[in-house]
Amino acid sequence: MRGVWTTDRVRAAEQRAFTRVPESRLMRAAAFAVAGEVAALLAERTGGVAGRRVALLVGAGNNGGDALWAGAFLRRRGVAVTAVLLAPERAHAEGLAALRRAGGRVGTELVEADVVVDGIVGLSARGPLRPDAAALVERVSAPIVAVDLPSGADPDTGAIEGPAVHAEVTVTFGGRKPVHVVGPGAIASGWVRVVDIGLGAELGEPDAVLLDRAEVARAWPVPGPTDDKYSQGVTGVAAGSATYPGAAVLASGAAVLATSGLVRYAGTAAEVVRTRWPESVATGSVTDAGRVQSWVVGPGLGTGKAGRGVVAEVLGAGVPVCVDADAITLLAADPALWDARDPDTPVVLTPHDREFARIAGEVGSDRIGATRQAARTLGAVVLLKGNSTVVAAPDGRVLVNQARSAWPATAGSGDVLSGLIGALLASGMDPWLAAGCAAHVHELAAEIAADGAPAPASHIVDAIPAAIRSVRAS
Ligand SMILES: NC(=O)C1=CN([C@@H]2O[C@H](COP(=O)(O)OP(=O)(O)OC[C@H]3O[C@@H](n4cnc5c(N)ncnc54)[C@H](O)[C@@H]3O)[C@@H](O)[C@H]2O)[C@@H](O)CC1
Ligand SMILES: [K+]
Repeated sequence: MRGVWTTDRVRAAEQRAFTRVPESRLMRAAAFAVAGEVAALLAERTGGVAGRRVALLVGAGNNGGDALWAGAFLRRRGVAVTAVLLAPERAHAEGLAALRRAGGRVGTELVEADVVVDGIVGLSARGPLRPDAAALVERVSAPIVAVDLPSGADPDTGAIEGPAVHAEVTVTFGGRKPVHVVGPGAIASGWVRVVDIGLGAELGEPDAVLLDRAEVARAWPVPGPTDDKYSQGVTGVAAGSATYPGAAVLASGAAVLATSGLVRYAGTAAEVVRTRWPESVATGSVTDAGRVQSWVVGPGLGTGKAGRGVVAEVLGAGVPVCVDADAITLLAADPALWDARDPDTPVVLTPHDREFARIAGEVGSDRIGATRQAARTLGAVVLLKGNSTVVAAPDGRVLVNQARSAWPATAGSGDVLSGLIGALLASGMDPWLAAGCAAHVHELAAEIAADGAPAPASHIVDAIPAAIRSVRAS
């Protein structure tokens, strides 16, 4: 798992590192990596490095110092470097001297460049870019390499509440920060390159993790020689209604394709589900469904009395439950329903922002913090949907699944996700990991289904086997 660390943790690691390595050496290591990335981008975009032009946007702190040193290194490769100082009297003195010694130019006006380096602000950034920096950034048309993070994005939340840099590449040090993986900041970061400048060993346990494809592959249940249709777990799907039979088909289909365990559907869309997924066992009610090892409840269920009864029944079944869509709305409107559940029943809630607001208050700008808090308060795994999906467990663990595309954002897509989660829960997987693995495969299936053109949720279901195959081949 790749880690994500908040700025407090990075600062503490820096302090520990300084006892071994002088700060100036760390800065030069950071700057050297930035210079390498700028050179690579120059070569890619212009076919060469020597003789190309680079502008450095330099703020008042060490982030600007990194940019200035990077400029000095680029000079050695024959690049024409101009530093644009936002606060000339406070620019990093050593970095400025190094750039000047190397033959770099220094000014306060933006110049024509093939690549621009954003050293305006780094870990100490608070709030959006100030007007002078914003005016400068607005005039940049060349691709930008951001030092540590795209200036204007909040390092700890990825929130962007005003003008900000939108980088092609971000070079960050030691480990990812929240800005690189969640919120608009993750998009503004562009391609994120992590370089270990000697901080890695000092960082300790991460605040959040990103699941690697290989980890998803290891966790995903596939049948072994002694397995049968029951040993992978039986998933119960309580979804759909006369108005929304499609949700039942999508959630059941996802569960059917996710593992080789059995799927039992319970609800008013039994006929439709049976026709589309003949391998499932479809009945009219949860009571008639028989034994299952997990329930998926909510998609297309409706928020009326019948739906409420279904939610109450599955929450009392003593097996893990994935609670989605209408079931979240029902729980939010009727806390007694939630309070009545057996607190030992593992629950995965899968809200989008509006559903989250109903059950746990407004998400706000700190998506990781809000999800972690909701998981603690509710005593359930909470999966907050978004371009980056955040999954928090009641014990404080957080994982982030970063989407590489926006293709999953289509009607019925959430129904598919809940079916995947349900199937993994039935297999006995840890609910937090189950939600994370399901999010990963869901997103990949959406990408495969789309293949460059919008794809409906039923095609996402159809692409689940290809997504699992691709994950397992990694
Ligand atoms: N401390 C270390 O060990 C290392 C730090 N490094 C660099 O140092 C950076 C952190 O440096 P600093 O703590 O000096 O702080 P920054 O460079 O992040 O910010 C410094 C100054 O920027 C200004 N500022 C804050 N918010 C702003 C905004 N919204 N718009 C415009 N200006 C704003 C403030 O005047 C602040 O003092 C890291 O991001 C990284 O790039 C690297 O050199 C690696 C080593
Ligand atoms: K920056």
